[in-house]
Amino acid sequence: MDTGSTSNNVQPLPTLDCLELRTHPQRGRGVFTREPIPKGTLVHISPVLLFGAEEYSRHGKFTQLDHYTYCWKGGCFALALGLGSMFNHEPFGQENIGFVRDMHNEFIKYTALRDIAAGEELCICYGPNVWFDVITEVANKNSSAQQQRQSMSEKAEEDDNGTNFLRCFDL
Ligand SMILES: C[S@@+](CC[C@H](N)C(=O)[O-])C[C@H]1O[C@@H](n2cnc3c(N)ncnc32)[C@H](O)[C@@H]1O
Repeated sequence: MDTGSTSNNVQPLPTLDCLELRTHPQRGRGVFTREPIPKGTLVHISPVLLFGAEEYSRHGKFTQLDHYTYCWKGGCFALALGLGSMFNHEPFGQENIGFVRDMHNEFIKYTALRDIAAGEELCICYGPNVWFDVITEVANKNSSAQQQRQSMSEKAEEDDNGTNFLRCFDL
């Protein structure tokens, strides 16, 4: 797949045609692959819809948007369009997809962090401070929010990073 680059105000938006949405009883919709994906593959690019800081703090954060938005520069929040809002969460170190925010071009790139097998769900890590009871497929167990927060805060202390990546990780 051509990873593409921005030129003459044209941004290719490559995506793999082996991706599909499936619904998990607890995690809801998620992104799965029908075919193996090698480590390093650019899986998807999501353009974002930006909300200003004031608009978001007055309105957006009281809506469904707050389950989906990424922190953006200048206190703004961004809704990832395309598949970007459909990636479910795995705790740090268990996610198989990494993401990078391109603040200038207003999109997010999602890349395979390891070889991913056919049938696997593609998950990002939202960070240590998630707002729901985490169901983790990798460990094949349902951990309570409290257990999850504790283990993630220990990890965050080790990494000296106590932020929520989905909301507060500037690149
Ligand atoms: C960005 S959305 C992901 C797409 C969502 N599953 C859907 O169907 O719209 C984030 C929401 O997905 C759910 N979710 C994501 N990862 C999860 C996990 N590991 N365990 C439980 N729920 C999860 C939570 O409800 C969370 O608020």
